[in-house]
Amino acid sequence: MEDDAELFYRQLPKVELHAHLNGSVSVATMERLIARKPHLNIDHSMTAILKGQRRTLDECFQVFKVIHQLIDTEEDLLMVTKSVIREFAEDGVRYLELRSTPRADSKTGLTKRRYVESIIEAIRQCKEENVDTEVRFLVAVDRRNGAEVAMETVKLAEDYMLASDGLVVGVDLSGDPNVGHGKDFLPALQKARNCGLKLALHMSEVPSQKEESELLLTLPPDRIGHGTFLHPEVGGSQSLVDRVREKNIPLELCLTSNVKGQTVGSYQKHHFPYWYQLGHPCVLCTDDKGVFSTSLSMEYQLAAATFGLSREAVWTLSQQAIGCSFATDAVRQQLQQRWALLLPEVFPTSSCLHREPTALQTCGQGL
Ligand SMILES: CC(C)=CCNc1ncnc2c1ncn2[C@@H]1O[C@H](COP(=O)(O)O)[C@@H](O)[C@H]1O
Ligand SMILES: [Zn+2]
Repeated sequence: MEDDAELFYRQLPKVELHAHLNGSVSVATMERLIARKPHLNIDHSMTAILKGQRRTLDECFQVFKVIHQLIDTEEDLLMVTKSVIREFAEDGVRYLELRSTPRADSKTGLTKRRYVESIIEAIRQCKEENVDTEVRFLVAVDRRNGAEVAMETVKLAEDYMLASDGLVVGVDLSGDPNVGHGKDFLPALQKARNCGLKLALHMSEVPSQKEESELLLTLPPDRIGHGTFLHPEVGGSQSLVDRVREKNIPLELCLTSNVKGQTVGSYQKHHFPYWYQLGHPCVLCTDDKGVFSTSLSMEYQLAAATFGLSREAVWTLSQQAIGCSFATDAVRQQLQQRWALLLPEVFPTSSCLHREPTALQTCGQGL
């Protein structure tokens, strides 16, 4: 049975800005895929990291290889995207930015264009079926594939930005942070920027990316994924922090992902409080809800429990995420109105409001 806290976090309207499509596939959907492809001999332990388990970053990236084998047709993509969107909506996510790396597969005839089109079609179908969340799509550049593919991917993103009625809004840079160097992707990312695509870049996910982060900040990105090793206490630098703050670049923070992927030693050691205390825009996200067996409600609950956030502070955090999205001003305004309407539902009686400021709130910038 759902307890009061779980209900609060699920009812809380939320914005998800950092979700990799193939990493977000639930166990239930995996079961359907596994049943469709029994010859692959894949079982659940190969597609998700359960509660209490951890893996090295390398092992985590192996998981994606397995998942990609299961999702290799247009039909799979349509089914998977629709299920992921529905699950986020059921978890109270009212605005969702999904990201995914276009893949081609000669065995099934899947092309990168059909890959993107299948995702756009799934978003459209969910809208027609009145699934209660507004969805946008970021086309992902996988660092592993090098500069040339990055440029092709950006061109694809540009085409679909113009041909998707505003559903494609940006480009992501992701993939194994130990592979490749950001400088190789600068021309492609610059091109994306120049044609009006927003940039959400994974940065400083591992300690060795300091120089790369300095370079990527010259673009600058519109949002930063993780930014785990930006600050001086963990080997980053004050100048990196200063630049991120000057440009007010929001951080997408994924607690469970970082702890399970072992780039952060424990929840208490996560960099969320470092940035939150500075009053810097921080958005809680799931990263890969399927792989890391989490949900956005769970991430909010985890952050609140670990860092002593009041329910009011949690509300403000979720509302502030609207302003960090890549939605148009009109959509942001609609979301703000939606939040205002939902406030009495989430806080039915004033006794539910926890008014004493926590240590973090007093340090924070009115959060
Ligand atoms: C392994 C680990 C700790 C993951 C969390 N941190 C991540 N860091 C960088 N890229 C990622 C991460 N999680 C997912 N991705 C990217 O998203 C892809 C899966 O989603 P998709 O196929 O693009 O739809 C992966 O192949 C990888 O390129
Ligand atoms: Zn990510």
